[in-house]
Amino acid sequence: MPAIELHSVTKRYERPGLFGGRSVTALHDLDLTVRSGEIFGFLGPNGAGKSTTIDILLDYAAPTEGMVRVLGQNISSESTAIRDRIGVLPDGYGPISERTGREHVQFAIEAKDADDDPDDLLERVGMRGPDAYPVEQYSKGMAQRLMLAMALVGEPELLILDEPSTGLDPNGARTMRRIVREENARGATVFFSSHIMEQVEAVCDRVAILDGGELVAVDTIDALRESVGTTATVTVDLSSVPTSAVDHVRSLEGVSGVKTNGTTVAVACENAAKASVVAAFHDSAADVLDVTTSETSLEELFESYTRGVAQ
Ligand SMILES: Nc1ncnc2c1ncn2[C@@H]1O[C@H](COP(=O)(O)OP(=O)(O)OP(=O)(O)O)[C@@H](O)[C@H]1O
Repeated sequence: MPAIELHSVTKRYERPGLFGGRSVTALHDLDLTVRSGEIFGFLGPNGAGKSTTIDILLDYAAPTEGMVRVLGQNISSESTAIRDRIGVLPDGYGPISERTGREHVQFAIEAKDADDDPDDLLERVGMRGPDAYPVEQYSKGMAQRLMLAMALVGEPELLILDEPSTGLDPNGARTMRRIVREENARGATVFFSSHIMEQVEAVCDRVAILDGGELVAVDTIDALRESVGTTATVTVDLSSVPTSAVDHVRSLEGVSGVKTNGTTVAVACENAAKASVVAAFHDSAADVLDVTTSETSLEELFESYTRGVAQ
């Protein structure tokens, strides 16, 4: 049973206007399956439709058309039962109250009828100590850690994390990644929306890239690298940059882009072309001072799949 299934989901928002409203299509005929047990990254530029998708998964918004199943159940008719089986870290909602963090976690435990120890959950997210004062005095990162602790209540089968790194310092981001892996090892499916590509690259088995309300890619990061055709960047530091060598490299088979910055040349190419790129610079009039190679980052893949503009 897939953890999440969206079939032909379209979402239109009606925007009222002075001279008649206009409708905005936030999601267009979306088909998406997240398998049980995977860590799935959900990416897209601003306005791509990520929050709309998450709102639909949680039944906070109804699709205009299409079918949505979460943990095998129909979200619109079974939303209460499903919510007990999932943990949600929402984007943009922090805890606001005079209660302490521990009281918040205790409340979440009671609401789910779970038997977690609130102190264990707070300790897992690195929140020892600051519990004596109300959450309205928390920093952004502390509030985010608390929301994560609340999402973990009841060992959920599915964790939906919307921009989980918001406000977290590097230690907090590392803790979050560790928890994602631990939860996944326990058997939970993790659906992870983020703009921070390093986070996604570090933990996700597969990613989907949404752009303008449509899916433009769904695959493992390695498979996306293959399909974009650019699998490496070769960076060469030279004593000078001979134009003829750069032109020659640009014309080599498997080279998709050459960028020069001072005396450093970065060449985007297929793995098979790396050796001929390096050889071409060694054969040139310049001295090769240093050579480094790296795989195409998720950020570069994201750039090649999306239009880079907010919708
Ligand atoms: N309540 C709403 N009423 C009208 N239009 C909306 C509403 N919510 C979202 N939209 C529009 O739907 C589109 C998708 O927005 P959504 O918030 O889902 O994108 P997103 O991918 O989450 O963006 P971001 O990364 O900026 O959070 C945008 O064009 C947005 O303006």
